[in-house]
Amino acid sequence: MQTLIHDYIKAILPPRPNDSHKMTFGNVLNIAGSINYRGAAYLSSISALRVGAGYVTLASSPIVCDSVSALTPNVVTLPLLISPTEKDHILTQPTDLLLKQLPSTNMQSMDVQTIDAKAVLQLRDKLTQASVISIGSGLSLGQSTDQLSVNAIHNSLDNKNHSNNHLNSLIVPEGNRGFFYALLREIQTNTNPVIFDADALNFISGLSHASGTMQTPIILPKNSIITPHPKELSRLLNVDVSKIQAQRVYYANIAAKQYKTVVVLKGQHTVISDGERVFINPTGNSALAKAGTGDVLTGMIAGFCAQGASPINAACLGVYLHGLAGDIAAKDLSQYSVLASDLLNYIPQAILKVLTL
Ligand SMILES: NC(=O)C1=CN([C@@H]2O[C@H](COP(=O)(O)OP(=O)(O)OC[C@H]3O[C@@H](n4cnc5c(N)ncnc54)[C@H](O)[C@@H]3O)[C@@H](O)[C@H]2O)[C@@H](O)CC1
Ligand SMILES: Nc1ncnc2c1ncn2[C@@H]1O[C@H](COP(=O)(O)OP(=O)(O)O)[C@@H](O)[C@H]1O
Repeated sequence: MQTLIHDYIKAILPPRPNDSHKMTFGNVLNIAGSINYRGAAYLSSISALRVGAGYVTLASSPIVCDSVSALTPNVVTLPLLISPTEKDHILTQPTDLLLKQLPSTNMQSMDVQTIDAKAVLQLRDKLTQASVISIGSGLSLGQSTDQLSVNAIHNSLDNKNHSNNHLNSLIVPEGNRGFFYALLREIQTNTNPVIFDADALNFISGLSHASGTMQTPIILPKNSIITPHPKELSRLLNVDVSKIQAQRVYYANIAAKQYKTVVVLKGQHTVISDGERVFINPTGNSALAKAGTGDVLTGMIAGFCAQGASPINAACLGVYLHGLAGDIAAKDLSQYSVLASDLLNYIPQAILKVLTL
């Protein structure tokens, strides 16, 4: 077990050769955001650029892509195919008509701009060409309770040869879940790094439980990273949060071995494990306990992967510098007042601090 230190982080920072162009520093495919979580798509995309990625493409529903484009000119967007639903139709009606319908309309279930499972076909080339894929920040997966047979998704895709047959018999709810399931199948044999965050992790937990295969969980792509907070790890391992918090290193290791992945168990003193090596992060403070900071972290890890860092090194770089950015930001703004979006502006100072010490 090793505590991360400045010198180590400096040593593993990816080089920045002069003889370079944007693709030298990799392209991130960020599949993130949904109608209520557009901020997550923004934060996870910009943070990847802030740590040095050459190119970031945000793939999401058209409304998320439009919102992010309105906020920044720096992110390339790829609007994905959406499933037309009656609920979408409701929202496009004139307000007075909508109000008349409200008594019979469940606002909670308004599932607008759900990404269609066939959007995976739109992404197929990009999924193999990207230097790194990040999936899940704000990609809401729990909006619909409709049921959809996985075979229906399977049949709607063309006849790519898929492994992992036990996934075929599962029933998964519709909504972005259908899209995510199709995506997971598509990337199973990928060798470029894939980072799973937030709702992607909750979906993977659901699959593991549904298939009754907690001992032989679903197969993640070879070079994957998962970034659970304690509650998300609790769902993945089916272990109480209190137990996880009492033995953070132990459970991060268990998850790394079980899912054959690099695990970033977030929280004070984030634990990073690949099942053999374990790193503990000393940076960060309560300023980071604010909505959206996890999305910033995912983007930072993706940005370092894009520049060629190994998954474990990218995780160490992202976690350490994310915490350091929070420490510097708190000195200027107080631990009370730092916003996730402020953190983006303190990443440069964190990198400079590591470079100059
Ligand atoms: N601006 C945005 O668009 C934001 C989008 N976000 C996205 O929102 C989605 C859902 O995030 P939510 O925050 O609603 O759901 P979470 O899964 O983060 O939280 C759900 C439950 O987990 C518990 N929990 C969270 N962190 C914990 C910890 N460290 N220890 C113990 N229990 C913990 C919470 O108390 C809550 O009961 C994610 O996809 C995320 O990426 C959030 O990051 C917030 C900001
Ligand atoms: N008290 C704390 N000290 C240090 N880091 C913290 C603290 N609270 C939260 N963090 C960090 O902030 C981030 C929160 O991520 P997450 O829980 O996914 O939030 P969100 O989903 O709102 O973005 C993680 O990187 C976590 O390690």
